[in-house]
Amino acid sequence: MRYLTAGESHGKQQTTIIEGLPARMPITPNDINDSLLRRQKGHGRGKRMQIEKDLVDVVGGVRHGYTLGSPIALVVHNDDFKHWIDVMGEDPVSEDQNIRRVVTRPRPGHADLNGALKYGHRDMRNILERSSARETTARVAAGAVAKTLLKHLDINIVGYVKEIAGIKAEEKPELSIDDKIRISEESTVRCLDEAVGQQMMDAIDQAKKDGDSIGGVCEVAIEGLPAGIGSYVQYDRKLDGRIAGAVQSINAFKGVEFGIGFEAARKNGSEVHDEILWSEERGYYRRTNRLGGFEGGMTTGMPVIVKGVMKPIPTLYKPLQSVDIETKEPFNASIERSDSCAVPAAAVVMEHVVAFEIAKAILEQFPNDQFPKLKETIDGYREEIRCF
Ligand SMILES: Cc1cc2nc3c(=O)[nH]c(=O)nc-3n(C[C@H](O)[C@H](O)[C@H](O)COP(=O)(O)O)c2cc1C
Ligand SMILES: C=C(O[C@@H]1CC(C(=O)O)=C[C@@H](OP(=O)(O)O)[C@H]1O)C(=O)O
Repeated sequence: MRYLTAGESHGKQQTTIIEGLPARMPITPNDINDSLLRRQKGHGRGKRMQIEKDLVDVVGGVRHGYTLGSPIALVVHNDDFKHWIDVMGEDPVSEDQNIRRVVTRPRPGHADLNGALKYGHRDMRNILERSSARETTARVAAGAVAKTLLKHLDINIVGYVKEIAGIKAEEKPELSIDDKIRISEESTVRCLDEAVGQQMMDAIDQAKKDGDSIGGVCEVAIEGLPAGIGSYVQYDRKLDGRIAGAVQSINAFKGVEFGIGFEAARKNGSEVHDEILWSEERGYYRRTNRLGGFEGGMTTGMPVIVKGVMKPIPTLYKPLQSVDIETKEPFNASIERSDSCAVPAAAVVMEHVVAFEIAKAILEQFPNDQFPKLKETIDGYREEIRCF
């Protein structure tokens, strides 16, 4: 299974095409819309999110509530496009008409300058339109389809916020995955601890007042995955590696950890590795889950726990110095609108990009053109490894 996205931030629409999904899998637009609406919400977002109301138009690959086995095509319209028709239209415009709107002032931390140097665009709007995290709408749409497949296979996945600007939420081992899913849906800051979440929201409000931005850490948990998904036999079949790549590819993400992650460097082996136990009911399982559900690029059958680090948003009301590419003069940028913190929204994006990688690995390992047969195969595999 693979997907591609297309679309500019202030253009007509975001488009997603997914190929490789089996036929006869139940799916409705609501499965996708729930995810899209969750991505839009989250404390710290700017005025753009008040304009957009992301709803999917399923334009291919689904009929009467079931996948057909053909490519799935999804469209989400940009409601903001109506304010940008003269800037984003596809008809050629003269230099005179365009000159007032040309973007020549790159923002430190965004794709503007490197993209201009690479593609030779002297109007950096040609860069920022596509490098904008508006594109994560299309990725979440793809991930929502993958999540639907996982849900039908009894695999649950949820993303939430662990840390914002150094304010950390402690582990909550008493929460079930269903509790986490409910809290992640209801909380506007997506923190599993309400009191810590309030502190995070205060920090976001303060950053906004200061004209600054803040980052944080998102975590994704997956339960219900059988052991042995992924492979050790080639570097590009290691599922933890693929997940890490997908998380790192989210706009503004700067690092990925599984389980105790970087902490492993400071511990002895006896404090890191997860001892193996066996019971009739569970088959093989682990006393602990410090490695976050992966050994040798394959799942261990324990919950997968992955964290992603998001840097603070680069567009700042408090300007940073940069250089105008036309005049070569320094300037201090002033901006019209931006998110001050998108970590709660990014937790939803992360959940969906991870869901896609997992669904893709499952379909690679158990290829099947028909969803009901895939489900039977997975159930059989679960029983096989329980009795192994
Ligand atoms: C959900 C989400 C919302 C974002 N909102 C903004 C924003 O309002 N302004 C901004 O400058 N960057 C925003 N970003 C981050 C930029 O898109 C990102 O920093 C940029 O594409 C450069 O990529 P890099 O940071 O990965 O190097 C957002 C990222 C995400 C995931
Ligand atoms: C539009 C979305 O996020 C945008 C991501 C983004 C950026 O530079 O990455 C900049 C902002 O857009 P604008 O410049 O139009 O205010 C965010 O709102 C979205 O998440 O749907």
